[in-house]
Amino acid sequence: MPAQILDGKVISQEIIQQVRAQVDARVAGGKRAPALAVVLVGSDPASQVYVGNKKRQCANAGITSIAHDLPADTTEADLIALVQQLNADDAVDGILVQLPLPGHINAEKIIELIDPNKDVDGFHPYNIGRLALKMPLLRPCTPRGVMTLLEKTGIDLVGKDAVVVGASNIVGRPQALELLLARATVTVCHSKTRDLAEKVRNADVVVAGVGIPNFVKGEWIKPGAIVIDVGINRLDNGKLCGDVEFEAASQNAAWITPVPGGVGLMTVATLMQNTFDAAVKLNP
Ligand SMILES: Nc1nc2c(c(=O)[nH]1)N[C@@H](CN(C=O)c1ccc(C(=O)N[C@@H](CCC(=O)O)C(=O)O)cc1)CN2
Ligand SMILES: [Mg+2]
Repeated sequence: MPAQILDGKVISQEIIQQVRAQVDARVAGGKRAPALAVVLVGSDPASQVYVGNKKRQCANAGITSIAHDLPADTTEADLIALVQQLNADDAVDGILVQLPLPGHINAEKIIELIDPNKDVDGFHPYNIGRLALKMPLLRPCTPRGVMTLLEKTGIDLVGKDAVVVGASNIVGRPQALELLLARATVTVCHSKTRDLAEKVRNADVVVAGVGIPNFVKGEWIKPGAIVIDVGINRLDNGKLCGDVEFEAASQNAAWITPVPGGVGLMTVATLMQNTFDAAVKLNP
């Protein structure tokens, strides 16, 4: 039997409606709507799509989005000044700086400058540290979105063997921390991992986030495994494809996320949750 689909479209909409209800209740109670500053530097086409989706879902969730579209030649000093201004602005609850940034800007420096209480991406070392110490506050959107997708589908992770393919700061590392928090046994694989196929073959749960189309082969997937594909790769024909061979993996897996329509949508929905959470914490 082919795998069942972990439906990011349906579950992300559920989350956004949930946030909408929370926002409406907050506004009915006399508070202003949560506000998210969305900072985009340059005109990378994929980033423009993602930022566009974020602004659209803000509108659906009742969150005010404040766009800061900056030219590609914006200096690091100018971006620092903007982040400092947003940190100090009481009308802003969340700050999102879309990645990647142009090469002349030090992304780590910018992330570290964001007030951790407004760090709705959850990338600040303070927030990653809290996640590592089992005291999460603002959690990175993609890994938290993956956990929500699994929870809402009723998939229990306790004691499962999970393999994360990719060790990036945005996906692999925080995903490993999230899975550990859910009491899975976690292996993180990266470019120097020996015999990746063997590692994946033993996994009950596979999360792929390497950014290489069809990198994880369908025949590696253990029968009955859960496959989470975080990759969003744009092919020359304009189509999107994940990091996992979808058709072949579907023959073995019990559950699988599609691309598009899977984790990407959960990332955006989780950003709405994080922005609401930040607003409540800043102004209870
Ligand atoms: N500041 C951040 N930058 C980046 C993050 C992040 O979480 N914060 N993650 C990725 C990209 N990402 C978020 O910005 C993202 C990826 C995918 C989607 C999405 O809507 N995907 C759709 C397809 C959209 C399309 O047509 O291309 C889907 O999967 O169905 C939204 C956001 C890097 N940067
Ligand atoms: Mg850089």
